Amino acid sequence: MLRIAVPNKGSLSETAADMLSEAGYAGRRDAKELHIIDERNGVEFFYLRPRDIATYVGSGALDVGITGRDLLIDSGSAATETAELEFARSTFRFAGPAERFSDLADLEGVRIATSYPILVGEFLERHGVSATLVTLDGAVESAVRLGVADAIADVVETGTTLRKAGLSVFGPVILESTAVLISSPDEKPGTATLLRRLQGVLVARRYVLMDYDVPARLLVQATALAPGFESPTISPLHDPDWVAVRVMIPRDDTNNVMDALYELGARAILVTTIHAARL
Ligand SMILES: Nc1ncnc2c1ncn2[C@@H]1O[C@H](COP(=O)(O)OP(=O)(O)OP(=O)(O)O)[C@@H](O)[C@H]1O
Ligand SMILES: O=P(O)(O)OC[C@H]1O[C@H](OP(=O)(O)OP(=O)(O)O)[C@H](O)[C@@H]1O
Ligand SMILES: [Mg+2]
Repeated sequence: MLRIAVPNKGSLSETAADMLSEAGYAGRRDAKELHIIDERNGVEFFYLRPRDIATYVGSGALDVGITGRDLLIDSGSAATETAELEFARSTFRFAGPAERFSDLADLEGVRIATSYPILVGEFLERHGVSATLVTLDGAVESAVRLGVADAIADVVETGTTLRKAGLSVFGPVILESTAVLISSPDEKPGTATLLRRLQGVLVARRYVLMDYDVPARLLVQATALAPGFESPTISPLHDPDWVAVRVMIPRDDTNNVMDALYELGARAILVTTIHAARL
């Protein structure tokens, strides 16, 4: 049975559980459950702190897991990143009072608060900066105001938390992070199926199906507007001058493509969501 680690709390947990559910797996009924067996799919789920997931998977105690790339790197674990899961996107940045910090060199000899000491320590070492790291559990943005550090290194998404703390980002981007699927060093059978299912969920979220009718003489122009994933499906209609087209298009392009097809002469343009996919 494939043993899968899933975040039990924090900003990864809800979307991770939703993705697994959309991929056809069982989920836990209440937030206190730490382990469930999904007999039908031949997998076991362990609900763990996102920070610990790379440790379990890297040691081989569990086979695969969902966590953040930043947490994977900071764990120093032997687990490897198998796929990006396209949620919990964030950047990892240095921040401090704007009047004191403007580039990386300003960090020489100062105190930097972070919850990611390995990630930050390795970055500073690579860039030849020597600073003192102050390791905190969270809410590191308060560390400067409270005097335990001069600058911070933390997750930034909208920048709201930094702004409220009177801090500004500076220096290079330390890391672009996202939720990832990670695997133990010796890949277990069943990992490929899980990955294919999760990729199916990503496709179903990213694309929609578009059907339309178009005069056959405009088919080349129409399919140029929406070429589809591989190749559009073209079906004959009772009226020999018209054809029906079915094509996958990126969800974000839906209305622009509909407008362009309508202007070209396509009619009966219908859009449906994709429930599941294997490409
Ligand atoms: N505001 C955010 N936007 C996007 N991703 C975030 C945000 N905060 C944290 N993350 C990402 O979520 C992952 C999990 O972080 P973490 O375990 O700290 O969860 P959390 O949501 O911060 O929960 P908590 O701090 O309450 O334990 C990390 O990969 C991190 O990059
Ligand atoms: O740029 P923003 O959109 O403001 O998001 C970034 C903030 O979100 C996370 O905090 P979280 O709520 O997880 O608290 P924590 O610092 O205690 O982990 C992260 O640690 C930052 O503080
Ligand atoms: Mg947090």
